[in-house]
Amino acid sequence: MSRLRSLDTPTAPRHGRGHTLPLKVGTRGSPLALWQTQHFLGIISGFCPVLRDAEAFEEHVISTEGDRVQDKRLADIGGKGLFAKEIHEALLDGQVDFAVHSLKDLETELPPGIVLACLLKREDPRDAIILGPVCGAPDRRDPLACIPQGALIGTASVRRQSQILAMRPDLRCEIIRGNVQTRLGKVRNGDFAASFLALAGLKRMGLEREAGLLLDADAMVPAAGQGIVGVTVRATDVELHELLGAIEDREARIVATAERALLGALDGSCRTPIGAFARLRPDGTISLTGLLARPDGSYLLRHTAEGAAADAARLGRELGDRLRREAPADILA
Ligand SMILES: NCc1[nH]cc(CCC(=O)O)c1CC(=O)O
Repeated sequence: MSRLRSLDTPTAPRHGRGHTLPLKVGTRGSPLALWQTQHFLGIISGFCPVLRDAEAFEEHVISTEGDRVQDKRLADIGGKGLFAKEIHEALLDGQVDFAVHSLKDLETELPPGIVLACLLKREDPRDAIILGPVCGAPDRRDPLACIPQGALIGTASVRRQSQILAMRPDLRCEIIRGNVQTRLGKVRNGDFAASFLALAGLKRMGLEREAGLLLDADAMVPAAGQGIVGVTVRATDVELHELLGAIEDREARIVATAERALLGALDGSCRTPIGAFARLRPDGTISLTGLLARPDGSYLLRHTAEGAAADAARLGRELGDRLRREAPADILA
């Protein structure tokens, strides 16, 4: 059995026993989750020669509550981290050595003993609208006008619901669930006039052509971490933590830190529409936009703050605090 030697140095004892291969990777079983896991394994094995072997990894598909509950709005089953609990448990039990997540599905406060060791380069963070047969071709000057008056929009996201209803109060929103492919099918067969999907997921599935309309991040503020893949490990696993840290994308870490600090400061439930989107500029400053809204779109509060990349966490916290202070009492009740 070969060992993970890439980090064996004279100081090796601080890495603990060292891992033997295969490394066990935890993932959800949706096509998108499996794609993201393979993508990550490709990156890590490109960096670490000993992991290029076909048998270097063992994939463990873990079903989460979020995968099993297909009918209710996620908010109503009440959990944060609904897509990760079972995966965190497998990590802490030693059934897996690391786990690959969509960062936006990962709660801001991870359980004790688990750390986010690696973030991959962000895919396009925008939301796409999937247009069904009842929608006409979008017009450049007024793209949303192609959705018929009063049409039914499928979304399980109060963030998307609040923002689309603020732009088009005549529309109705109902819950659509299922993986990317299932949702596309429900729009195609007319269950919904249109729906939303993250462009990142569509691109990764080779389904970018299904994006009928792309919404600018200013018009539809994305979720914190949207488009970023994150990898968790046990906090005690210094060896894997260091290896993962070496391949992470610096920009993704900075923007995710700001966005997740904003989300954490608001401490909303998943019933609270919250958006958070940061950009890193060439001069090393970041611009962070936060959105807090009422689910019916009757109130939207949006602010943008700027600061140094090194202050990403503080910038996010302060902008979150500002949104909280300014919002009407019912929104974070
Ligand atoms: N909540 C489900 C989920 N988690 C991550 C993505 C897409 C990929 C990403 O945002 O990184 C999706 C689907 C969607 O929101 O359309």
